[in-house]
Amino acid sequence: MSDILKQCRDQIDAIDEQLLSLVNARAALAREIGELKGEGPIYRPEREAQVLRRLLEQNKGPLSEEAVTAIFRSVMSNCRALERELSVAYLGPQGTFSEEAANKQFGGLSAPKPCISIDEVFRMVESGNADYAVVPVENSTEGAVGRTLDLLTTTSLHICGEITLPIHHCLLRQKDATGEIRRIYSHAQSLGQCHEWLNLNLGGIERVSTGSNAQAAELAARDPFAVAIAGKRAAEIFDLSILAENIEDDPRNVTRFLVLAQHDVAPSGQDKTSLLLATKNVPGAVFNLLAPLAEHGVDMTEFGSRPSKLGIWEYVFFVDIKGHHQDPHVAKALHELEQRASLLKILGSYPVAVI
Ligand SMILES: C=C(O[C@@H]1C=C(C(=O)O)C=C[C@H]1O)C(=O)O
Repeated sequence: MSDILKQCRDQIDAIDEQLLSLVNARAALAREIGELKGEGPIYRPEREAQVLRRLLEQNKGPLSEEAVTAIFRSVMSNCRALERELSVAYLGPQGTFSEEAANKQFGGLSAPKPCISIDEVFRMVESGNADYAVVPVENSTEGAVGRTLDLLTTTSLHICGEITLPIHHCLLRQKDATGEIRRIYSHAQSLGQCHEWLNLNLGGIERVSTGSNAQAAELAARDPFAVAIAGKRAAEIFDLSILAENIEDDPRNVTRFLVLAQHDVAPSGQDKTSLLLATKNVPGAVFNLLAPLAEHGVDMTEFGSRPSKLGIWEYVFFVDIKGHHQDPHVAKALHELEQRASLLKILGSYPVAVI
């Protein structure tokens, strides 16, 4: 070994010793905080967002922002686990993008609860069988996830976080299969996100929609005439070969997920609030309904509608605004909005996703 290599490794060993005692000192403090919190929630998304934002401001590299957040999310996850283990429900099985999103947000999952449907994910937390739920809410190519929006209208859960996850799809197949391809399995959302690529490369082959991408990979692993569209992680889990990578039509393809819990979240300084609104079906109603937002300088970041299911051509509106419902200008705007709306439900205020 060259002298320089040895010197560098000796320095790394010395730094590792310092890191070890520092992370243990941090963990001891987190455990103490856990005792101070008593019966309150262990997981504080607003505090974790503040920790990450502060570190990103100070980061001088060479580690990237993604690397720094991944490292510190894992550190916080391990500190949190000393307070109490948290269970997280998401759309399974193993290998889904929901699992990846949950992993990203919580810095690893100590008690994962994969569920067979989005309905089941909500139910797990509503019934107290899991602490948190992670559900997809919209994709940049395919738009809203209708089932999640419908369940948000009736749930008692609060949105306590958002996660943005870049989505890259692969075409997967059994490792030794060579014959013709007769079927393409994937979740309907993913088939939509790869629509153009499929028309161009596998046009005319039957597309079969499945409950999740991971389920598609599992089916393809048993069927020599099938391929699946899923992520790289599913290829590893089901031992499939990757025939093509990044087959999504838009390379910026990203899915936004929500974190749901039975508790509310305090302001982090950079928050979003999601609202469910309804109004009478008369000319100018939506314009009038939203006027208090403009009057109090509240930015609207998202506006979507969904059939209300109470009458034909009746809609409810999903609106995201900047700020926390406790911020004074937001509180004023919401108070006025409530006077005008036939329905106002604050779905939750939560920290804006940290990369
Ligand atoms: C230590 C705490 O508990 C948890 C762990 C955190 C951390 O490791 O920094 C931050 C917030 C909480 O999710 C705390 O509330 O400060």
